[in-house]
Amino acid sequence: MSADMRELKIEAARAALDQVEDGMRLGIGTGSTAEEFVRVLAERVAGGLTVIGVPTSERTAALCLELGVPLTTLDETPELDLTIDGADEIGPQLGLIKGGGGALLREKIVAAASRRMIVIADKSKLVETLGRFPLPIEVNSFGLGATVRTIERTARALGLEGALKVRERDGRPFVTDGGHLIVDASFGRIPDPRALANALNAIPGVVEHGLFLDLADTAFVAGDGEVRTFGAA
Ligand SMILES: O=C(CO)[C@H](O)[C@H](O)COP(=O)(O)O
Repeated sequence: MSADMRELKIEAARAALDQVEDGMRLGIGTGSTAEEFVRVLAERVAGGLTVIGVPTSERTAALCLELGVPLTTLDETPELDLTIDGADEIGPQLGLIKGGGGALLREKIVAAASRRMIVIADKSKLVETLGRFPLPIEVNSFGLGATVRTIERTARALGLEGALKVRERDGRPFVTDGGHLIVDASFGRIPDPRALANALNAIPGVVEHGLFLDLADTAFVAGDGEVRTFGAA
């Protein structure tokens, strides 16, 4: 990642940090932008800010522990004040594609348990129509072949064509923190994300998908020397 790109992520992370208040229960996202948030948050915690966080992945948990950000779980703390997370795409009405880092299931559970969700990103994540980024779909490994066929059929019925690929890492299937697989769906354009989300939710082998609709309240998007606010300020 270029130094400029990293700087944009830090700017967006700082804008989100301004929304964090003493005593808050936070959901803490996954990915390179969310990690910049963890770093700026950790500095504030070292300076005396009291917060507690629920990490959305083992990777985020490890970074929080390393940097001294106190953690809890959704079992101990089932209601959160604010989640801060990155995104792969930010579309109209703050509809998102997430899951590029493979953490979409925990990310969605944590976001849904939060009163407010803030998305942080650099401007490359803004799109007019979701779908250029392959949609991550988390599936149970049991019946993988049948589930992929059903996803394909379901997508085609909605007019969506494109390759479905089981995600790999180092030549092996990528396994999520929850022990599932990810199918990346290269639809190119998803003109009706809600119809697709509903259809995917109805497929038994689909555990969750990366369409985050009606979850994000605010996005802080850095670029061109400013951080723009989308949604509720
Ligand atoms: O959804 C995610 C992880 O599952 C990330 O938020 C998304 O992939 C963005 O990552 P980055 O900030 O590294 O671009």
